[in-house]
Amino acid sequence: MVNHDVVFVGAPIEEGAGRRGCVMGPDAYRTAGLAENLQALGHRVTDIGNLQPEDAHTEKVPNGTVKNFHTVAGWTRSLYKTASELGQKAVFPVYLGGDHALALGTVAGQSLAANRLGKPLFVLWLDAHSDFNTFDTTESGNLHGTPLAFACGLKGFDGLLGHPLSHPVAPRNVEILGVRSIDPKERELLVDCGAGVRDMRMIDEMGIPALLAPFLERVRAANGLLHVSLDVDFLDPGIAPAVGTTVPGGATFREAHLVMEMLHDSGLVTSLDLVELNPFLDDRGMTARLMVDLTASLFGRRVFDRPTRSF
Ligand SMILES: NC(=[NH2+])NCCC[C@H](N)C(=O)O
Ligand SMILES: [Mn+2]
Ligand SMILES: [Mn+2]
Repeated sequence: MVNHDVVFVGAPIEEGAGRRGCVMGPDAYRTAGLAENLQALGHRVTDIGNLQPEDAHTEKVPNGTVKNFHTVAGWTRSLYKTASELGQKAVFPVYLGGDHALALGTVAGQSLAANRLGKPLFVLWLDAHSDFNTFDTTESGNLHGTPLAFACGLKGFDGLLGHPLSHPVAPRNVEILGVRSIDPKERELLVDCGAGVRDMRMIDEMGIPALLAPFLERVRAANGLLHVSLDVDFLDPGIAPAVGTTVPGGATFREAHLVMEMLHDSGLVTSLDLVELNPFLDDRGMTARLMVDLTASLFGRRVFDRPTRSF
């Protein structure tokens, strides 16, 4: 098994979400033993602590709907900078959220880093939502509903970074898995851009391996790097209640672990977001612990060794 140099980056942002509590996410992962679980698998873990948002208060607010623009822009800038630096080193960054707006910075930063390494970045978006709104299409104004559209280079994100996004992710390199809630205007944007959208019905009908294996093959064939963005609401609310945007009918315990196990066996994943954990809504830490166990599966925990790898 490959041993990684794992770097934890805490990003206690909660201003992208509609309700408070994600600020406690990074510490909940620490309390639930994320570092210890990865160390037990043979990895080295360095926790650099929590980042601070930069100051972006001089930017013009894009419109009256968007909420907490300056704070989110500040977080985007500091995460973008950190991700573009870490992405060029021989380390495996794990971004501890924080709401999903943290991916405004992490995905763009990892994409810039991948470009500097001469490789394309692929993104696996594990989420009940596609998070493909722009500042112009968002109905809620909550910016955690926008990061994937921003990462793909869609227009209408002026002022977020303070400069245009130089190395967006190619939408055909994006796979959204487990989705079951898409707003009308974001649906149009998604159809137009050609990102891969695999909804829960496809998981029901085909199962995880038939959906995920072809995507991993594409990443491998392109010699790409793979960023995984895991939103707690990808999981069924029955096993993961600690999230502000639950949608019924999510991934089961075994489906989620199988995704992580296949990702591990592929050896392709180079960075990870753990987002939307709201410990204020948890039931005795069960969601935090499940997220830790899923991350452990991604980093190689298995019940029994198999003689050959199948993906
Ligand atoms: N990361 C999330 N939980 N996103 C939920 C987004 C919900 C909705 N589509 C919105 O834009 O407001
Ligand atoms: Mn999300
Ligand atoms: Mn979501």
